[in-house]
Amino acid sequence: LADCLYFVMDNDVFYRELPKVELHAHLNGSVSAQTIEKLISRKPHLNIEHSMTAIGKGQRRTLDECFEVFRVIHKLVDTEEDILMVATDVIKEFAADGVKYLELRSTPREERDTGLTKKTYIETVIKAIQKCKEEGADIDVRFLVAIDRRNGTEVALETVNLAEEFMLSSDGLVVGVDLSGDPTVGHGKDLLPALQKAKNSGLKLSLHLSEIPSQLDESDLLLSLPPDRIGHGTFLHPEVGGSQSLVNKVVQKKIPIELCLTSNVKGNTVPCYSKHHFKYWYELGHPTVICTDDKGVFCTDLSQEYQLAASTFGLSHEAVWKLSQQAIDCIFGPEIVKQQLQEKWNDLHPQLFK
Ligand SMILES: CNc1ncnc2c1ncn2[C@@H]1O[C@H](COP(=O)(O)O)[C@@H](O)[C@H]1O
Ligand SMILES: [Zn+2]
Repeated sequence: LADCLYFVMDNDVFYRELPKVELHAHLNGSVSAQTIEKLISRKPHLNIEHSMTAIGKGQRRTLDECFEVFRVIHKLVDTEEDILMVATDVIKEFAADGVKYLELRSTPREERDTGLTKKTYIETVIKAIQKCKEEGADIDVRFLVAIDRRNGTEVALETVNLAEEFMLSSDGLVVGVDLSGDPTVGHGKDLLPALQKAKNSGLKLSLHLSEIPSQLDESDLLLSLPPDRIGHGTFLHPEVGGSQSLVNKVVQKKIPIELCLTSNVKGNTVPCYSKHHFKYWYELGHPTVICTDDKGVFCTDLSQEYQLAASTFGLSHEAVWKLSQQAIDCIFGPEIVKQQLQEKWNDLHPQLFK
């Protein structure tokens, strides 16, 4: 029994010490329980309880209900001070979980919701990134400015213009644009011009694609850009109502897919861990990156997501290592950062496989 316990502990430590790359993390979905408590005590009048901002172990919600959770969190995070604290806490939590490179994404909200202009919103997140760097956190953080698909063409264009500005003025911190938001609202065709403009100006694109069924036309249209990475892609493959031609496009263009197991299970877009589309893409040998999506809302962290993938699909420690190392090739940061990360991985390898 002692041996057995030792093995479990050891296994846990492996995933925590595994150097990791996180490429799909929404800022306000990543707020931890501790930070939520701090926010609640700042705003007792809102009568918000932690149970309203997170989906616990064994619980599941519809995607609709998940978006209701974001509305609650947005009420709690609505000043410059809040955003700075939330971003700082989230970055430090990822660092403590062994994440060496993080691409954080967040949607600059309307001024009436935060009292901040979209520009100040972005500046505040950048300030948090710089602060963590100054304090010596062992993590390289970049920012993707998010477009909420619900807000349509004009807002998307405004967001892209800001992202372009910051790409040039943020010392390389702003590297791309994300398309997210409630997938049942709006259509990709209205956002295509903005996304095309972003791409032309050198911003990288990570797009939520086929997160729900019956979006074949939209996915086909958005794949024509093409995006630099895909978020979820849950319903792209034919076994779940997607199509072979969509899969072929993704494979031919070698577009990496960001996969978030717990998010999809708790948000009810996949029936269970073992039926997650990780299996489909992994067996194809396609570049896949394990991510958290919303570690606060879904009560997880990246170590746990790697561990879940490994235990569900029978991956050896070597296979898990390879998965985390291959994620380096999928980052939007520059080549020099990829090299630095490769070196870091090489330095840490003996420690994990002694
Ligand atoms: C669960 N699957 C998902 N699908 C689509 N969009 C999601 C999402 N999870 C989060 N977001 C997007 O991220 C926002 C919260 O973070 P920020 O305020 O931007 O930092 C949500 O309002 C939604 O637009
Ligand atoms: Zn997402």
